[in-house]
Amino acid sequence: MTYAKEKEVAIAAATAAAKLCEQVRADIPQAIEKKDKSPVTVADFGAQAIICQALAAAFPDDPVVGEEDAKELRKPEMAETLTKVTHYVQALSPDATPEDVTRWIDHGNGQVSSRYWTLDPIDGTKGFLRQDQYAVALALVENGEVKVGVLACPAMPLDGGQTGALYVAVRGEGATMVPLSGGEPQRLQVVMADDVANFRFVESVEAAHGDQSKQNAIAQAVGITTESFRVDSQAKYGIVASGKAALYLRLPSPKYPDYRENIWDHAAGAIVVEEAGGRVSDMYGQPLNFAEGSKMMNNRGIVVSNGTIHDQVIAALAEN
Ligand SMILES: Nc1ncnc2c1ncn2[C@@H]1O[C@H](COP(=O)(O)OS(=O)(=O)O)[C@@H](OP(=O)(O)O)[C@H]1O
Ligand SMILES: [Mg+2]
Repeated sequence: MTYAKEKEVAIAAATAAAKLCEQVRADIPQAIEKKDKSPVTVADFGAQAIICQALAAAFPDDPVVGEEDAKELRKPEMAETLTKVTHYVQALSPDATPEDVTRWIDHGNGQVSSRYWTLDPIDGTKGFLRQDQYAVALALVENGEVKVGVLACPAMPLDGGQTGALYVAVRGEGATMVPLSGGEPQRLQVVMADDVANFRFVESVEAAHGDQSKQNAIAQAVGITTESFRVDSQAKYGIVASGKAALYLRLPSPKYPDYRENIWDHAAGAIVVEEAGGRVSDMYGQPLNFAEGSKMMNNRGIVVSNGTIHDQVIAALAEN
């Protein structure tokens, strides 16, 4: 199976969604608070609508497991917000009505099954609001294995001065980066052990999404002496896949010991790093489980590496 159509549809949908997000960001979006107190914006809803519209048309039988739902948007007090979302969606899909928009968002509330897509329309919403890094993350999973992953990172600085990266991976075919503004795909390769300048580690901007003191201790234990750099969203996976860091650590926050990771926060990034030659596991070295449900109940913490240091990182975690 080559996944040629899946790859093409995913690239087009994520690129369109990234365009919508950048348009919203240029207009300075307001944060809306979700029930779990995390922020959401009209761009999160619009990006999920645009991507689900494309997936429903191309692969009508595939469920989509996405982060957002339209329940709140349908409430009368949210009418103005829904109008705004529809306005941004219409820039890409001129005939879209508010009913279409909520229906497309609903399409993203499917269940994990033997073949499904998982979508984070804006990963790193806090970074998005800060005018910093964020990612549109879309992945196809079959029998628990990620087969296709696309990560659009509109704020990623590129060598040569451009901004905006699209990371793409298909299982067994390698990973590439294409500038979001267009151009030739460049093959991605994780950092080699002798590349001292890039032997760094990345972690979340939000301290509450990890355990920064332990993350630092583990990085030091495997010989990374420079300070971490902090980046929002799955852009961190893109950075490791591009050989600009050797390690991304996300260890359970002492403040939220019961937190479980969402599949859409990792599926697309994980295949991009693996296909660039790296490794991804939980903090015990276990593979990430994309087969059970939207939360990875049996995984704790995330370790993403260039591969050469992976076992050493897992050993250091077992000792600390
Ligand atoms: N307590 C806790 N622990 C770990 N992870 C958490 C936690 N709370 C939230 N989240 C999820 O983190 C997603 C944001 O990713 P990052 O932490 O990499 O980016 S950031 O630093 O928050 O910008 C963010 O994704 P989005 O909601 O899509 O932005 C959340 O799903
Ligand atoms: Mg997310």
